[in-house]
Amino acid sequence: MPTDASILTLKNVRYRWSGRASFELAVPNFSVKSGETVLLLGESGSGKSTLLSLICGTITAHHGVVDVAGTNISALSPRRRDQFRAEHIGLIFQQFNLLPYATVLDNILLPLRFAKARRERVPAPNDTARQLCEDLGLPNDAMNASAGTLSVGQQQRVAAARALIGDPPLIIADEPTSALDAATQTTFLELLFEQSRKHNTTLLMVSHDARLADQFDRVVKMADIAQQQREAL
Ligand SMILES: Nc1ncnc2c1ncn2[C@@H]1O[C@H](COP(=O)(O)OP(=O)(O)OP(=O)(O)O)[C@@H](O)[C@H]1O
Repeated sequence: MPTDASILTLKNVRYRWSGRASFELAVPNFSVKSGETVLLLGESGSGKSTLLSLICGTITAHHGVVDVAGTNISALSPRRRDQFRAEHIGLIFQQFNLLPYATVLDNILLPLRFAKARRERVPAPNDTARQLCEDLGLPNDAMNASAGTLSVGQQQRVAAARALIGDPPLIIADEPTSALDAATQTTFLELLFEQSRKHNTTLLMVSHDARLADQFDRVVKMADIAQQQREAL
């Protein structure tokens, strides 16, 4: 259930990629309420992944404020930013980023290694991981399998369990369903929503696919929140 409090606020943010053709993204004002599910739609090259990287703190704004759970992450040192991300943000990527030779269990527990407060919210990590697997429809014997031996749809569920463990307040998902067929996409999203609600997590998901819109509390178009500028150097 969305509340009035914002979990994420961007104000007067500007970021420029330099290179052969420079690209500048400006986001004057964008916020997401705690508990909201938001779909961010935009064309290829409109800066969606750049925006998510700013929110995750893997890149830092050249101007403005990126506030996540009450902290301006642009002002943190690189080390504190990495730690902050591990504590507060669950990440699901298009390519899942699982460790293929590690077991499903180890993949799910990975974020807890780098995040003390998140780890303390999970007193029985193996049981919690097992419960998440069950809730996400993974077979019982999957826990000890190497992640790389699972199907694409199953790997995506492992990535979701890894993002959800320890109840981070914000889940960021970058095109998480693009590698799945339509039926698996729908099931995956239903499970992700169900789990986000159960854990009271905010979900910000990026996609090209406007057909997903009905399933979210709010749909935001990149063109409505951001200006892009491209210059050939
Ligand atoms: N690592 C990088 N180095 C230099 N420029 C980059 C980098 N990543 C992105 N850009 C620039 O930012 C622009 C926007 O890229 P971004 O990946 O944010 O868009 P997107 O909306 O997520 O696209 P897509 O839907 O195709 O993934 C690119 O066209 C490119 O010019």
